[in-house]
Amino acid sequence: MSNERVLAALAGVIDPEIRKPITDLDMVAGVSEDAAGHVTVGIRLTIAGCPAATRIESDVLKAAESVAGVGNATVEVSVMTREQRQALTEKLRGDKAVRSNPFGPASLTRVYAVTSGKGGVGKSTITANLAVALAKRGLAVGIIDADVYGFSIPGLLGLVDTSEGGSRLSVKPTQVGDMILPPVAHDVKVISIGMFIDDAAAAVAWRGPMLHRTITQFLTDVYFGDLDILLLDLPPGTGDVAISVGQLLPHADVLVVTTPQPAAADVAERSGIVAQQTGQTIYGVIENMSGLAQADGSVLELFGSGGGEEVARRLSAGQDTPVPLLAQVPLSVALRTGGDAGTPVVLADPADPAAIAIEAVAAQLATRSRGLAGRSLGISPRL
Ligand SMILES: Nc1ncnc2c1ncn2[C@@H]1O[C@H](COP(=O)(O)OP(=O)(O)OP(=O)(O)O)[C@@H](O)[C@H]1O
Repeated sequence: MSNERVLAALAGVIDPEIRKPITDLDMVAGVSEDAAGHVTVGIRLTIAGCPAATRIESDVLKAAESVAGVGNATVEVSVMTREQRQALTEKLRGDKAVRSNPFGPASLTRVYAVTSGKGGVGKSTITANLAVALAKRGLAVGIIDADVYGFSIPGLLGLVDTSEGGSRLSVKPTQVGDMILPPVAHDVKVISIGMFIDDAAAAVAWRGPMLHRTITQFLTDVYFGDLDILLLDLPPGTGDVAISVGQLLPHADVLVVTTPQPAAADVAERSGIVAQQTGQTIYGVIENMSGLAQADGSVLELFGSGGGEEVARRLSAGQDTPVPLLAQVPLSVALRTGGDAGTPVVLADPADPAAIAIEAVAAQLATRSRGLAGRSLGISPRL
């Protein structure tokens, strides 16, 4: 009987959305072998029309047929019952209370909120590239795109329907019961306000309480699994989302993105100050759209110079630890085209100076651990 060997091989099949072996997710309904030695594997998908169905089916077939002596196998696909789905979501949530925020102060995940004063300074482009650069280093990374006015993360990571006649809208996340599975791009788990909007052109006119509920739901109902790093792409400025994130994730560190333009420093500083007021620490400033090296060796400073240094200097006054300027990411055609194509420059053209500058920030973030300060150790003294 090859059933046990087939089961062992199936343990190597990973659900592309949940990122765990299908054997741990109770997705294998059974393995049988008839008198002629033909093997049939039954699998249960989480939901009907699961977008990962074709991939799971072909990976299961490949795994089963890789077992010596199996030859051609058959895969029979069914869908979990409501009870099985419920059991799966409970298993995934583990011992954590249902619908609690897994990124609270006790969490081992490092949370970074990426903010900017003005729009269009490249905050989302930097967030997407940083996430991919961190994932390339083997870290488990997630992004919450909370930029309600410019949810561009799905496009920057290629999570759009680009098929002929496709809508160019964000792909939709799979929902298993009350659990939302974030789509994965370039090894990064992504959830975006854009994934819940049917008309890309629709103006997002949400007010504070609605935004707060959405961010809360992203934190509690999206299954990110164990993340090393969670990045939040906030809308520019000092609005409701920044305040909600400050309340929900007061231990988050903040990355402020600004351009070199000295005039932009004032607004960038204000967005940092809001973060500091909600108890968050500014981890550093990233200057984007810095000087572009020319063929003759000169540097074209389209947006001036000095803005990043200035914002870092001013924000340092508001906290105990000085705020460093982490990087100056130059203007870059490759950075822009990588974003347009959904393949971030750190993957598409890692030798580009903008990719190198972003990689340097990723290297710094990757080596920080959450530390134990302020966290409950889950033990109580014996009296
Ligand atoms: N260093 C750079 N060189 C060239 N183009 C860049 C650079 N950084 C960003 N861009 C381009 O600038 C535009 C704005 O970038 P992006 O959408 O990331 O900004 P943003 O700050 O997130 O904007 P918003 O918050 O208003 O949505 C994009 O077209 C992007 O490709």
